[in-house]
Amino acid sequence: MELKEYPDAEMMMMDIADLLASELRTCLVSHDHASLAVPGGTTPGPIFDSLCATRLDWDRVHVLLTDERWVPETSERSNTRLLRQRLLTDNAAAARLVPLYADAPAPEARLEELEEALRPELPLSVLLLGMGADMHTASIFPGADRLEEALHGDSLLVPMRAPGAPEPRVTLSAKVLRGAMSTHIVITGAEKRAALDEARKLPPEEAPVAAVLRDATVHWAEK
Ligand SMILES: O=C1O[C@H](COP(=O)(O)O)[C@@H](O)[C@H](O)[C@H]1O
Repeated sequence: MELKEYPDAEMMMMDIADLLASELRTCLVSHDHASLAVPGGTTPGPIFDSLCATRLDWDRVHVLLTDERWVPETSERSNTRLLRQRLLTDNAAAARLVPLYADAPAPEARLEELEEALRPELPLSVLLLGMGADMHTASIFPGADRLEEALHGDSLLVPMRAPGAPEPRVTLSAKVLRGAMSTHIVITGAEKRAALDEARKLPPEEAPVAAVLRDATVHWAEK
């Protein structure tokens, strides 16, 4: 794992956006398309604000989430909603969205078709992950009902229910995350920094982010 510490979060978010854009450009030199997986939640919005304005062959970029909360896009909790509002806009409006949600009461009902849409995007060209203070990444939560499958199984996409998650989720599995050509994790604040330091000493069953740390660059700013 490489740890990059930044003097402030604003600078960090712009640097990460530049880095992701540069990795996508490099990938597009030798591939007809590049896949970019990004987190939802409260942290990545400023990265999306910068990245969407970048000049890039966005029509050859396929964007997907690392995980989704099983709620429609009308919900403030929808990660897809965040993507549409802050990443798939401006220059990046030309990118293709690979969905992780489809209308149904529970993820199991649509899992197969979502997995089929995901398969051609693998291995992920560029992966950006977030992390919760409870050391979950994507929606691989400690104490989740299908943690074992998400960490050690062969599935690409895993439905998840967890004490720390108010709604059902779908998440890319650790197998998919670990297969990415390039992995970045973005975290802010002292609490998440302490969680990261703790995760480095724990097994993924207790600290799911540990499953992806080895090959990741972690970007951290206090505030
Ligand atoms: O629920 C989620 O949580 C993590 C961390 O979110 P944050 O709000 O603490 O930045 C996020 O990476 C994940 O995509 C999201 O669904």
